[in-house]
Order: sequence, then C-alpha cells, then structure tokens
Amino acid sequence: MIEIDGLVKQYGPARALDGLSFTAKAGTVTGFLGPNGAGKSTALRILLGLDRADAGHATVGGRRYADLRAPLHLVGSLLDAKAVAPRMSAHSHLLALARSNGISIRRVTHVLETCGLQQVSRRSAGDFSLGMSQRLGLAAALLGDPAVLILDEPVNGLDPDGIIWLRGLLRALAAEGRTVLLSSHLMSEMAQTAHDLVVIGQGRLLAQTTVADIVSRAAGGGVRLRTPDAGAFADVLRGRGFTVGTPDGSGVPGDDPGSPTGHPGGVTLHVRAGTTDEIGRLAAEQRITVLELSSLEVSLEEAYLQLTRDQVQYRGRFTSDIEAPAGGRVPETDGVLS
Ligand SMILES: Nc1ncnc2c1ncn2[C@@H]1O[C@H](COP(=O)(O)OP(=O)(O)OP(=O)(O)O)[C@@H](O)[C@H]1O
Repeated sequence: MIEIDGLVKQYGPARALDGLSFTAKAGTVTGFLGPNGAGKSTALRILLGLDRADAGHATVGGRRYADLRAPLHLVGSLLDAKAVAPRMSAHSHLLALARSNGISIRRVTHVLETCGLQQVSRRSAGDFSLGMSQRLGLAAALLGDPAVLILDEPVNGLDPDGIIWLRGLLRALAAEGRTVLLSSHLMSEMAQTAHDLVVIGQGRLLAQTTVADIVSRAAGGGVRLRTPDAGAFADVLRGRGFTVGTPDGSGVPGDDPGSPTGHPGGVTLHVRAGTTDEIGRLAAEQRITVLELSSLEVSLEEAYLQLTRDQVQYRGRFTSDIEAPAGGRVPETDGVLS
C-alpha cells in the first residue's frame, strides 16, 4: 500500500505539490493522471526518496523509502528508462543491482526472460531503443520481486505487442496482491489497465475513484438512440418528463415550426436520465421504430478532459487545413498537449 499524506513541495515560485493526499491499494493497478506539470513526477520522486517534501509524508507499506534497508525487495520503480550507464550491458546492469540488494542471480535471468530481453542481454544499454530501455527499466523494477511497483510512463516507446504484454503483466502482478501505481498520458491504455484512478491538477488531488465511476459520472447517465421518427418520439419522451437533445446540441427535428420531424436514415437523440430498458419499452408501446439504442457512455479520455479542464497549464494552439471544407476557412483551434 502506498500512502501520500499532505505533500507540499515548492520549487522557487512554482508550487509543485499543494497538500496532495491519496492512497494506492494492494491488489490493484492504480492509474496516476494529471496534465503536464500537475506534480506527478514530483510526488513519485518524493515517494522514492529522490526529493524531499517541504511538508507531508509519503510511505510505502507504512515506511518511508529512505528507511528501507534493501528497497528493491519491497519497491520496484521505473522513473527514467534511459537512466542506465550506457556502456553497461543489460545483464551487467541487472547483476550489479541484484548484488547490491542481496538478490539471487537467478532473478536476473528470470526478469530478462519476463521482459523479453534474453537475446539482447549482452548488448550495451546505451544502444537500446526507447522500447528496449523501458523493458530493461521494468526488468530492474521486477528484480527484487517487490510487493509495490511505481512506474512513470512505462508504456512510452513500447510497440503494440509490448503494450499488450505490459497490460497483462501489470494486471497479473496486481492480481497476485501487489500494489501497482502507474502514471501515463495514454487514456485508452489506462482505461484497459487500471482499476483505480488518482487524478491530480496543479499539485492537488482532483479525484480518487475507479475508472468505471469516473466514466459513468462524466456520462451523467442516459440513453442514445437513433430513430427515423425523432420529432414524434421526442414529444412522447418529453411528455413523460425526459430531457431530449441531440449529440451536437443542434435542435431536435420538428422543434422549429415547419422543420422536418424525422429522417428515413434516422436521427440520433440523447435522452437524459433514462435507461435502455425504459426507453426501448416506451418506443415499442408507441410503435416507434428504433434503429439503435445504447447507454450514453464517454471514454476515459473525455471524462479526464472534463475533470481537468480548468487545471491545464500548458495549452498549445494549432491551425489545421486538413479537414477544411472546400473553399472554407478553418478557425484556430485549442489543442491540449499532453
Ligand atoms: N527540479 C525542479 N526544479 C524546479 N521546478 C521543478 C522541478 N521539478 C518540477 N518542477 C516544477 O514542478 C511542477 C510539477 O512538475 P512535475 O514534473 O512533477 O509534473 P508532472 O505532472 O510530472 O508533469 P509531466 O506530465 O509533464 O511529466 C512544474 O511546474 C515543474 O516545472
């Protein structure tokens, strides 16, 4: 278990952490998210004894990292995959770590195999690609068979095969009862790997919850449906107290006097607060054709962007002509870099 309690860290005028508190449970992959500059790396560095907090505590298994005698047995970490002496081979790097932590040589062979590095284990780490370096960093993190894993952006540089491998590995390690704290900006990957989520912004906790909870809260409940009789069905639904709209906020067909009330190909409606059972039965009762019916869902990425909208410090701007309508001008668009 990882416990972060009231961490404060000031770098000159920049307040990197502003009373941050959260926990990461054993037996779970906890995703650690936040916009650029939110304070994730600072929190992880303090947790791993690489930096000092101005106030607050960070413990692993109830103890400060600095107080651990052979830390690799309890905590495996990956902060910077390229932080390896470039002339050392992967094998020598792991062997040196194993010797200094009283870990058997058999574990070196084991983690090289687990991370798919057997064939390149004698090559210099400095010649490794980013993906290979990430695998070596993961091998080092796993070396002491630790109960806790702390990984900062481990997916960076991995190929699709490597991403699927890592996802399975982290979930399997958590299923064995280990604590896995994982930071990543790749929301689709986080959605598939993590169960719990900690979201921070400007050094403060924004949410500690599960992936499922954050997504369902952002969706706000409701139903999405497609029907050729949109105007008629919208009238029925409103008559029963539902709020009806369209995905892009344009008017529901038939709302403007004289406008068409439907479309043979169907019009998509969003119904707030209903369930698919309720809306499906109502459509059948009213003999209204429904071509599609599903719960309103948002992706983790959309939910995360809603949550952190006011916390983004570094926002890029770009102008794109890729999707310009013929002869049309594309307006400047905000782009969030993360
Ligand atoms: N060593 C340092 N010296 C000065 N300022 C620092 C230092 N480390 C971090 N900061 C500042 O602290 C804040 C938090 O940075 P941190 O690297 O922890 O964020 P992050 O969430 O990991 O960001 P990213 O997603 O971009 O990696 C930023 O404003 C950063 O500029």
